[in-house]
Amino acid sequence: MASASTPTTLSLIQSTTASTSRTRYSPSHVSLPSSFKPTTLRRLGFAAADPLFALQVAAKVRSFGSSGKGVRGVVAMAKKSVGDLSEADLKGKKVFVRADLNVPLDDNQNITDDTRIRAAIPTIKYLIEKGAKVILSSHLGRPKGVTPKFSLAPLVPRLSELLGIQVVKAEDSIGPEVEKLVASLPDGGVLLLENVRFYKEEEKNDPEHAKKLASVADLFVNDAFGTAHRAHASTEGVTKFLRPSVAGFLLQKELDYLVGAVSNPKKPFAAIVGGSKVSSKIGVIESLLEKVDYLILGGGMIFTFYKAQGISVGSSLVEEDKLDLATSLIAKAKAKGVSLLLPTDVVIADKFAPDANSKIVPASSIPDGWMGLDIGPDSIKTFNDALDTTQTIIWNGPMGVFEFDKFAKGTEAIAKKLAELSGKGVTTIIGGGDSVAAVEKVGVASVMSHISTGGGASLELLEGKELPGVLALDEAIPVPV
Ligand SMILES: Nc1ncnc2c1ncn2[C@@H]1O[C@H](COP(=O)(O)OP(=O)(O)OP(=O)(O)O)[C@@H](O)[C@H]1O
Ligand SMILES: O=C(O)[C@H](O)COP(=O)(O)O
Repeated sequence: MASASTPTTLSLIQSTTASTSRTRYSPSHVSLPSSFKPTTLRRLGFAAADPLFALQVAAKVRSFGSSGKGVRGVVAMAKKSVGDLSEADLKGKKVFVRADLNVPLDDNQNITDDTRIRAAIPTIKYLIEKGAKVILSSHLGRPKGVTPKFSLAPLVPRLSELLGIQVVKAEDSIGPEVEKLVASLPDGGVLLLENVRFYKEEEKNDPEHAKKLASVADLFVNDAFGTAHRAHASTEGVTKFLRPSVAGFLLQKELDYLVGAVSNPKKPFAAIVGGSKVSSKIGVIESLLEKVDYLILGGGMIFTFYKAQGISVGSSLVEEDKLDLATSLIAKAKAKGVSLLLPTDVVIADKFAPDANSKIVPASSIPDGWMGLDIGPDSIKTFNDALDTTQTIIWNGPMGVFEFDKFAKGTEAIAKKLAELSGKGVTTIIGGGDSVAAVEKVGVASVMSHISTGGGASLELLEGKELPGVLALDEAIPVPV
């Protein structure tokens, strides 16, 4: 039985004015919008079941409209959390935990960034403390069959150190050896399975394979946010065989920020979108345009926007087939009253190299043969002035080729500005991928409100897509207060 606690991770399943019935997520820890009166909830069918439940759900409900008029969305389903499971639920139980321990390793198999391991620790520690037997699984890289360099073995020392116990490592993710090791696992012990992607059946979400993975466990905890956009055997398939299947603490936190804070932000709300190509960010930009007051663009994608406006861009990165799209995004921003800020000056280079000759020019004056590789100082100032007025900021994608020191200033300046504003109480969310690397490079990661551990998963969430690894989890059973 789940312990008596409130639902945490919530998903939206009902929409009264939205044109689609697509499931969306909504967060916990939110205040009740003024539009959510008990009568509203009754009309939507909550109070019919239990008035106390209705009020409890209401306290977790978030409106998707800011006008307060008309309920655009109602949270009606909560995902059960590992925190809802008490010692009585967990002691002596074999818990299959899927984490995303896909960390970078150097040529000597040393971990070069342990962020994802550290992020997985709270859930594992909670299970250890409650006396569960933890069967920990993850993928690493994209191996085709058994590939020694993608073994999870190099992760054991760091995991053991962070957990304060010796983690046992299996040579496989299914089979007799795993069964034997699970049988000898003490309460509070941790067994790390081998890379689940050594079997092709994992990515095919083969039901028989999922059954084998699940066969050694009693229940399932998914904490692999970075892989939650994949319907694989160890993320989605195993939920068909294990009950309860619940969300881990990391998964919850990611949803709370990337869906919660983004869906109902403290205003004004700014999105900063950069990176190489507009094509990879279309969905994110379109989705954020519905919510933000400012949309700040940087990175390689800006040149497609300039060219769409008839500005010559030299040999900068341009996606010729996305010129119409850029024009329509500019029009959409205008129609929605969103301030779309494009850089006014750029740092240009005579070749794509760290030692290229460079100069700063107005964005409208890029000479032939030169390419824009960073935003310029005037743009940094304009962007910073706009950011100074905001209360919530989400950032996805670097402002320039930050891997080359000469062209890293724009990205570093934005990272520093977000760190400064974070210190003043602004909610700052870094949406995964290269922007996280940039924030870490500047050394300000620890002060941000949230740094996502997911690249593709965070992009999909920001686009408003459903994540199969989340959808498959149990709904919370709310307990009347
Ligand atoms: N002006 C530019 N010209 C060419 N490339 C650029 C420019 N500005 C940034 N980039 C490149 O964009 C890349 C990051 O783009 P990407 O779209 O992958 O960003 P991301 O969303 O942060 O990362 P991920 O895809 O891992 O989530 C960086 O390698 C950077 O060098
Ligand atoms: O690094 C990631 O984004 C996740 O671990 C998912 O990896 P994948 O893109 O290989 O599925």
